[in-house]
Amino acid sequence: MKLLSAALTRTLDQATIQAQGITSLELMERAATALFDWILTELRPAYSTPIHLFCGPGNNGGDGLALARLLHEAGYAAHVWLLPAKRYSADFTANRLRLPAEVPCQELAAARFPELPASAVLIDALFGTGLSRPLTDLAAEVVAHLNRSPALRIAVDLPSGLLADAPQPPDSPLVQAHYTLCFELPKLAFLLPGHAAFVGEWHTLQIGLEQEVIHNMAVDNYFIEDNYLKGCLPKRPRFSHKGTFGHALLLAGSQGKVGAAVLAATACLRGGVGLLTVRVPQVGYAILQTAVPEAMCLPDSAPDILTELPDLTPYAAVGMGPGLGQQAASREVLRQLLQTATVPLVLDADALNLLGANRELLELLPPDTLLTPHPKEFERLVGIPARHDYHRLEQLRAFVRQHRCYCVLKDAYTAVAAPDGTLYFNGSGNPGMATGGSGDVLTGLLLALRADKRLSALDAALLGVYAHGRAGDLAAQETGEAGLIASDLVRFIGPALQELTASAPGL
Ligand SMILES: NC(=O)C1=CN([C@@H]2O[C@H](COP(=O)(O)OP(=O)(O)OC[C@H]3O[C@@H](n4cnc5c(N)ncnc54)[C@H](O)[C@@H]3O)[C@@H](O)[C@H]2O)[C@@H](O)CC1
Ligand SMILES: Nc1ncnc2c1ncn2[C@@H]1O[C@H](COP(=O)(O)OP(=O)(O)O)[C@@H](O)[C@H]1O
Ligand SMILES: [K+]
Repeated sequence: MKLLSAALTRTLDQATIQAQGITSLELMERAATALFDWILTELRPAYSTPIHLFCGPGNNGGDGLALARLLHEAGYAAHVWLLPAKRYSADFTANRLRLPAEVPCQELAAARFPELPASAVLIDALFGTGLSRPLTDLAAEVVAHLNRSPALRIAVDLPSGLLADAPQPPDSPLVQAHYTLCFELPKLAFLLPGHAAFVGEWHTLQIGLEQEVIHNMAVDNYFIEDNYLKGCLPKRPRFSHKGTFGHALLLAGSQGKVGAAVLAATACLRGGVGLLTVRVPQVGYAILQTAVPEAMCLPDSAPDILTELPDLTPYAAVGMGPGLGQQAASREVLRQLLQTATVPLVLDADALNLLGANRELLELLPPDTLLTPHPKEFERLVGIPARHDYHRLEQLRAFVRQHRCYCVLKDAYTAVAAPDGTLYFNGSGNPGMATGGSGDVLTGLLLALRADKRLSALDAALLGVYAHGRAGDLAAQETGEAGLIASDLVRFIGPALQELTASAPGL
């Protein structure tokens, strides 16, 4: 699904109103009804639970007022608190007038903040996408008051104070929501690590915005949700043979880090590769042949690190990096690989660190190379620390455009960047995957998908990243998050890929 800027969100509202022949007030009613339904089905508050709604002067406040009316009509104990302002939006005013007189409704003032006990539910409808600058004065004091309360905080559309798609000064007042309920599509701000403590758990509520208009909007950020890639992995043809799915070469492992090679190799095999050859130093030979009998092993002549690039002729794709180490001899193997490879490359871990430490090597990256850094590796690659999360995304776009490569920036919402600068944020995965070796598994899986000539570079990257997270979600159902280890991910790659496989026969 697309991630819309605040400006495009407003355009979409207007277009929906026109196309469907409804008023903006009716659209607001849909939004309030969706909030009401979610609160009733997910929170199931008791009729006696005090529900305090904090309403700002714009349409976010209007949503809050309409919700207060619906709650009251259903018998719940709604209390409205208004943030005084010079001007109020028309739909705010309309809903203020529609609020039944029995609903307590007071203006907030510095000396008059309500008691907010743990048993209460707080609805933050102060500001949404119309926020134009950081909150100050009374609004900032209200936010601090809400954040001090032990009660459950639910933000409407956005936690108040948070901009939907742009950075804000550090330490700006922001509501710390437990839940954020937004309309139709998530916001870019929800996917950035620095906002996790404010956004909490987010959900999108459908309010019937015009899909046709969304379809025609040009954006450069997408969110990969559950159904997006279903059927994108071609079914294996009945008469396929191991050559159909490519022969991959993996260059990995060094003294003390042969496990990384084992994890990447098993993930590559579970990713459906036809044949796999692994280049490890001597120290890894017996380990690999024992732990991964399905893979062929081509040991380096050196005892503990990689020093020689094998002949690349037989291979459909090459992966390099897991457990590699950063010795000069291994750097020269990387240089030779970049200079001679004519097939897709997947570079991870120490291959990326070597690129960062020897930036002239970046000029040798063959087009469409796939790099899989975590944020620290990415910082080493670009050489300049990101000032904030949005700056990192700009660095990412600039990097892929400059090097004509694909870059998977790994995080809770991993971003796959395509050479044109489009970003695809991945929604699968869980914190159980924050465990050593998870990245090695991703490298192996991506290597398998890049060796499969039926897939484009972009599809391979998106399928691999999504399936890796999905494998993590399936594994966590069995192991729990804390108990999840990287080899559990490997076990669930098959089921995760199966979910994405086309039902029609492949050719
Ligand atoms: N499709 C959608 O997403 C829908 C959105 N609706 C709601 O409409 C909201 C957007 O409404 P608005 O555009 O009226 O915007 P807001 O309600 O977010 O706020 C705009 C008001 O706040 C003032 N303001 C902005 N920054 C301020 C600051 N730092 N300090 C003090 N005042 C400030 C503005 O002058 C304006 O009066 C959404 O967030 C959502 O809650 C729904 O009503 C209908 C459907
Ligand atoms: N909180 C999280 N939610 C979702 N995915 C996560 C989370 N933490 C880590 N991951 C995923 O786990 C992998 C970790 O990779 P990496 O940091 O390279 O690990 P390692 O170097 O130990 O193999 C990445 O794919 C990342 O997206
Ligand atoms: K809000």
